[in-house]
Amino acid sequence: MQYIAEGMLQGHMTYGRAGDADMLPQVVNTMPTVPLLTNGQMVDDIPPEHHALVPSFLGGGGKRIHPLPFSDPALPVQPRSMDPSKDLAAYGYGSVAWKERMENWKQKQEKLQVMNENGGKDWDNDGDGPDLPLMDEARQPLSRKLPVPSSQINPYRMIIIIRLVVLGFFFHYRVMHPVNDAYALWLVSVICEIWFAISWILDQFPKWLPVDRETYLDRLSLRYDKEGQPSQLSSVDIFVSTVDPLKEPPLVTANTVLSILAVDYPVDKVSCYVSDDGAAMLTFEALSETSEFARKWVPFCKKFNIEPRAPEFYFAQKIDYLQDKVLTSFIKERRAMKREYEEFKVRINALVAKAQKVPEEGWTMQDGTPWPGNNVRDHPGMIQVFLGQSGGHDTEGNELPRLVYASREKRPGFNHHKKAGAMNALVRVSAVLTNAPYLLNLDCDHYFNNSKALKEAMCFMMDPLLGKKVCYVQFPQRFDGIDRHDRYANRNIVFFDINMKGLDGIQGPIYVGTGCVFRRQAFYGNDAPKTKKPPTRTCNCWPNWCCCGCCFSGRKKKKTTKSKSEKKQKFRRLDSGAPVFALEGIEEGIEGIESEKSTMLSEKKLEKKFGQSPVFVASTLLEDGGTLKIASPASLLKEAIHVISCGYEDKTDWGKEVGWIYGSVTEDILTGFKMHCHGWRSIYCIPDRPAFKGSAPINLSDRLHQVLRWALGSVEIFLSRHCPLWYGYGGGLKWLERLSYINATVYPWTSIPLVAYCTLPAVCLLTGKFITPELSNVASLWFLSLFICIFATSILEMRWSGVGIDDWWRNEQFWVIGGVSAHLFAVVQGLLKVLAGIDTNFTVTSKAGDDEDFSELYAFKWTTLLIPPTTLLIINLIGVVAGVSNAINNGYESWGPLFGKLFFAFWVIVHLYPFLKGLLGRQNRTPTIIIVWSILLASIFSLLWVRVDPFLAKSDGPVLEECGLDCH
Ligand SMILES: O=c1ccn([C@@H]2O[C@H](COP(=O)(O)OP(=O)(O)O[C@H]3O[C@H](CO)[C@@H](O)[C@H](O)[C@H]3O)[C@@H](O)[C@H]2O)c(=O)[nH]1
Ligand SMILES: [Mn+2]
Repeated sequence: MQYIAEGMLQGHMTYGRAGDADMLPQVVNTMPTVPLLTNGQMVDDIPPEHHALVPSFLGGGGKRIHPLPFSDPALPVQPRSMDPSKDLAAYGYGSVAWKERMENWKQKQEKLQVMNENGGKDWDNDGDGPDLPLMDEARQPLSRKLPVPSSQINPYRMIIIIRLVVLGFFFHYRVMHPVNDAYALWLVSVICEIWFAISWILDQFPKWLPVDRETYLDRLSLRYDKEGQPSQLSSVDIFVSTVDPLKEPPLVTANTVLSILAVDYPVDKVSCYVSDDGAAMLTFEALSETSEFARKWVPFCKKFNIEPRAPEFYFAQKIDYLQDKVLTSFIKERRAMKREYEEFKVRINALVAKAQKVPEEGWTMQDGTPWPGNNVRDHPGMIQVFLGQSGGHDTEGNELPRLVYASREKRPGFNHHKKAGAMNALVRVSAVLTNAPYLLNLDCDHYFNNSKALKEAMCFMMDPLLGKKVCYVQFPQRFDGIDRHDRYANRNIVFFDINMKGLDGIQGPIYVGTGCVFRRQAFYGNDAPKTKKPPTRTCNCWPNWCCCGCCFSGRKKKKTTKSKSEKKQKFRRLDSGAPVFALEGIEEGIEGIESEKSTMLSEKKLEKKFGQSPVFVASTLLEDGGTLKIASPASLLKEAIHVISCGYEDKTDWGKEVGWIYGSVTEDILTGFKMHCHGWRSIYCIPDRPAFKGSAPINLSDRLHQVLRWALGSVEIFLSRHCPLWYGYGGGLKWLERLSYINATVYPWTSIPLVAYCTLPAVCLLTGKFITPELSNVASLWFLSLFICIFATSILEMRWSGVGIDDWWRNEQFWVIGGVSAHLFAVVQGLLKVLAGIDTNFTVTSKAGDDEDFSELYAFKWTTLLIPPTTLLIINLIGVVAGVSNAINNGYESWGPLFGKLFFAFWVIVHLYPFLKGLLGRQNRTPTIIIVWSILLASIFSLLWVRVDPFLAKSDGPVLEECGLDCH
């Protein structure tokens, strides 16, 4: 084991490079420039002027490549000026005349917006109104909303209404015509059908107003990113979450990080924070390697403008060398880079191999001290800054984005709140270190497939007219490495291309956990800005307690009668033309207190809300981001360690009102929901080239477990105080948006009627009874019209969305498969959690490494989740056999009634077909345990029907003759 630890050490020594020292003459530290790993105790030792003294486990001098982050007097992070005139300069034109024109234009825009709002319209009825076409290119809107053509959407809406009406008649018939000799059968089926109808309504109506969007990146650069001038684009802090290096291979994370570092955005405005919830030395070492490789990779990407900028996926694509455009220099450099990447991979894989067996005494760092994260459940917080301004230069001498490793403190007895907790820790660390006004969060497997994705998001966020109300810009999740037929509907196309577009027309897409650019302020529990008013007072002061106070008193004097919502906005921070943020939560309990006291009070309240970190609390008041210049790097790092400590969130609003919201394993839905309740709107952005790509579990068991976790999260929300049925009335949540959140949280419950409904055809076939009485002509008309309507809505939906029939059908199938397995278990587990307090854990989905050929697709893992669908399949198959053989025996007349039942049974079997394929696997072998269990359950059920037969009237003849099992 000592050998392994030393091997690790060796690894580092060998790739320490001599050349780097010459490459980076500008590294001015006199202290050995080694990685700076800090945890609580270490940071205490930093003399403020010699922060480079921080001991590193990589040993002195081994690496000369990680200059310290905050050692340069030209600080990487600079506070944004609060001076309004400076803000104007943000438009990139300095002259006075320009300023005036700009001011005029802004006023005009504001007027226009007020007009729009008075007209009761949504803010994003784009500003290209009648008097605006005169504007020049740079002042035109950065994006445009494209409604679906009315020729496509109107027939769709019409058929929805018709379907609703037909449904009414259908239920009228169903309820009024019970089946006398199989009352229970009829009752169960009608209840199920009513539930299905309700869930259809929940799913359907949020799709009433789908929109597409178009962005204008060229206008964005004209406005904020003119060549030859310092870029005025806003900074972005990018979060990557990882937890288990075995399930989430370091190479996958490395590719994500590389794609971030190479993103097409001003380097000084990008910082990448990696959260390691597994406190794994492997992740840390891999990241260190990655930061090294980035020095070569990033300039290569930028020089040749390649896509995607994750090397694994870039080199996996074929390029056509015969194309005349391909430069010989490019071919040469590409080949060299490919070799470099292969070497990089070898190094990463060597680290992984070494990490397989943990030495008995745990991992040891190079200086002999144990790795602080040896006990995953009990370790201090750790922060390491790789790259960064004063030394993070690439091989061409250009700056690189900051790269920060953070592993929050873990102690037994604390609830860590899984991914949500990890994200909140990063929100605070990044606020202390860089405080960019925007955040992007990515799962460790979701890399930038489109290096312009950040700019796409900025087309919405930085639009002076449209952006202020936007809490986040969500990109669709797209995937690599999924089998061609997408057997288990991993790509979720229907959700991403139909439902989310629909929501975008209402209040915005729901947040799906990754690939989402946020406004930092939206995490601080603030309401969305309401109407825009000219600023009454400007703040240049720092810190802002006083500002809050004076703005507060200023407002208070002017207005005496206030609407309820306005009362909530007592504390305001105003600056040039910026929105007015209400610091919600502060107002409670101090309704009548006058302004003088409020300064002190607000300070207290803010600490109660955000926790005991003056630096963090102060940062929350900086809408435009930026950090304090006066703080020394060492003290900032110390503060960063403080804000990721276990107890930090105690008795604060973190996870309740602030940050990612706790209480559900699908923290994403909950977090987005809260923001929408605060009146924010979100944007769905689908660039032509998919912005991010990730991996998905492609074998049946992993997929079902993923779906189980999602459904469980929804059940948790449904049973919590945040249930969208009851929560957040009177806030800013629009009712159609609410409907879709209700849909997103109640859908697992549909599994109960679904299982019942899938059992019915088998019961019908075995008992010879049916869920309806014999149909009259009128009745059959209603049945038929309903089928036609269902068919027509689907067709029209596919037409406006561009979703193919195969994707649509997969989605239907998986709705049934997931419904009768994962969703059902989720409901049970969710109830257990609420009733018995058994906590649920976050089972991380394994991400495919670099092994291909879909071996995973056929991998079979036994899981209890497989039992219900297998049972349903078997009893329906038995039913079909029984029914048919019965009809053969009973002659011609019995085929008529049989048809309905067979159709019903086929409906179930066809939906479960991908499941059946997954069950059989590649070798066409199903583990005996499944067969045994399922046959057991199926025969128990069949026998039960034969013996008890609750759906048959008691007066009926001998059961055996009817069941069809005992064919004479
Ligand atoms: O304690 C934890 C558990 C998970 N994660 C991270 O959470 C992410 C998502 O996990 P994954 O297993 O890939 O879940 P998926 O089902 O693929 O993820 C979808 O669903 C999740 C909600 O269940 C969202 O959080 C994800 O963003 C979304 O992609 C990964 O980066 C993990 O590293 C942590 O950081 N800490
Ligand atoms: Mn994932």
